[in-house]
Amino acid sequence: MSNGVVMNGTTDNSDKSSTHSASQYYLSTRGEESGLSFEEVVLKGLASDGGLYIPESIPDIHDQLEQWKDLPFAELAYNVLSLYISPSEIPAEDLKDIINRSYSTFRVPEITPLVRLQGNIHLLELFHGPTFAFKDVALQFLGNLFEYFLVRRNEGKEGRDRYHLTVVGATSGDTGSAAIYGLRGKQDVSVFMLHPKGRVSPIQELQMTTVLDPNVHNLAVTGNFDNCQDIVKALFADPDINSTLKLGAVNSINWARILAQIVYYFHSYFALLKQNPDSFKLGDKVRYVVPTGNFGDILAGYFAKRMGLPIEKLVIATNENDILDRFWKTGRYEKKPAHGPEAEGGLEADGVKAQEDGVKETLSPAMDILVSSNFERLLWFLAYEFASGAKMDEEWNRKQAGQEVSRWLKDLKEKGGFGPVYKDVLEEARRSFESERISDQQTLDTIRSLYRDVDYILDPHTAVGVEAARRSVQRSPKELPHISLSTAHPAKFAGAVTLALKDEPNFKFNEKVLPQEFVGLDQKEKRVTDCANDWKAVRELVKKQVEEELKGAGH
Ligand SMILES: Cc1ncc(COP(=O)(O)O)c(C=O)c1O
Ligand SMILES: N[C@@H](CCOP(=O)(O)O)C(=O)O
Repeated sequence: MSNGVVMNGTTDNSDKSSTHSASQYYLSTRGEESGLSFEEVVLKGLASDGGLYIPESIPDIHDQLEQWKDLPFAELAYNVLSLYISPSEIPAEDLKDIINRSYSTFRVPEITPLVRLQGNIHLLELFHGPTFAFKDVALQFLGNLFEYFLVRRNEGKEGRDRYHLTVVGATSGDTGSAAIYGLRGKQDVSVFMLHPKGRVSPIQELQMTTVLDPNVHNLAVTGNFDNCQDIVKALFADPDINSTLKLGAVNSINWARILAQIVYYFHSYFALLKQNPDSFKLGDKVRYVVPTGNFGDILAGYFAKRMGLPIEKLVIATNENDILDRFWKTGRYEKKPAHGPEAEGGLEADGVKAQEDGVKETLSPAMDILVSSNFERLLWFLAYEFASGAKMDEEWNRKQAGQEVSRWLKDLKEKGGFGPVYKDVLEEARRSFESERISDQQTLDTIRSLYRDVDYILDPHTAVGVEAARRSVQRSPKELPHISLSTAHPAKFAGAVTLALKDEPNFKFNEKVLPQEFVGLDQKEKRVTDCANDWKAVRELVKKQVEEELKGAGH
């Protein structure tokens, strides 16, 4: 197999430098682009055909597990990342420096520590970065990466000749603050973060809107997260803004986001090994459970699995916005559920409000997403595997995969869904993944029971994962360890945590949960611009603002 899994060797990309291996070139999931370098895909973010970039092959690291197992986080990160970034693009010493700087802002030396939660369930704590969510792991790296490319491109250049990056991103709360933290004050970058007005938590909103650096702009959009994501994609697809501004992506449509997230799957596997020397050996399988919205975090796990990390299965944990769960159960990917929340006992039963647009407001708002953008990357691999069954050549397989993905995505856009997909495609998806859907009531119950049983306070997204892990443990062999990803600090979601624990004796949010860093945030000055759910209006706003910034910088 080629793109499915593989090889450390070089490809026949004869027009490019032979210092690149196959996994260091990139293609678009819609089939119109291939042979791109890492720098090209990081700066472009989204492919011109609307697709997402993936590496042309996945390196096989089975032989390297033994050598990697004792490495500290930053060194492990270098080993993983350098498989996908040619040293002719970023020399080894520079890449190490970018990585070290990116993780120097984390509050714990392990960067992403693993703790045993209960029984065979371990929690991978991903919230020890500057903005207290898993997004920091990739976005502190991406911020430094952008800076590295811009400094290099702008050497000796002045005024309008300088490459000025206009980052536009959509956030349901966490990507926004992590991206803003990673890019605030950086030269030659303007940042525009779109969030759904009133649908992010108060702390998340404050984390974003109290950053007053002149290059940071928060836009509160009347609508939901999908509307924000659609506006971002419309801007990328627009030739007008593309010719005047160079757009950059911080969402997980940007390949660098997925890449950086692969590292903690390896790191946590090795941590499990060290913590359980008697019961867990190198090569033993583990199950990962991932609270899922845009499918970026779990897709990084899929890459780790295909590279050779012994992952038995990846469990998708969704909230009541369950398009992914429905796909794994039915083979249909449809925005509109076949059944409404009423079917489960009524809207008020668990406090979920169904919106006219189909997205429900839940207690885990960062996952209130209807269309998971990274699912397209998985679809490409599923279509590729299916095409490979015809035993044609590599070029044919890739062409078929690109065409199939384009067809599915066209139906999603025009008809609101696609499927059922072929039986073999669904079976392939089920070989690597299982899925669970967790209601708000179950989320609250999980937060409460973990607090009572082991005195651990989960954020609501992590609770969705932990409840899915508990279900998975019930149907798995006793000895199979589960690593459940803890994606945010509970203090970011005070409302849900307080709702779950308010009647518990001795529970005081400010004493038990609130970190010093959040104290006084609400007293700070804020800057945010309201805007309509209208991509053309956003386009004009972005153009005007960037022009002012360039003039202000004397360009
Ligand atoms: C706290 C939290 N948990 C889980 C998720 C879901 O991750 P993904 O979108 O990568 O599936 C998000 C947002 O993306 C998040 O902010
Ligand atoms: N939950 C996310 C939504 C954006 O997802 P991304 O991973 O594609 O950036 C958020 O917190 O903003």
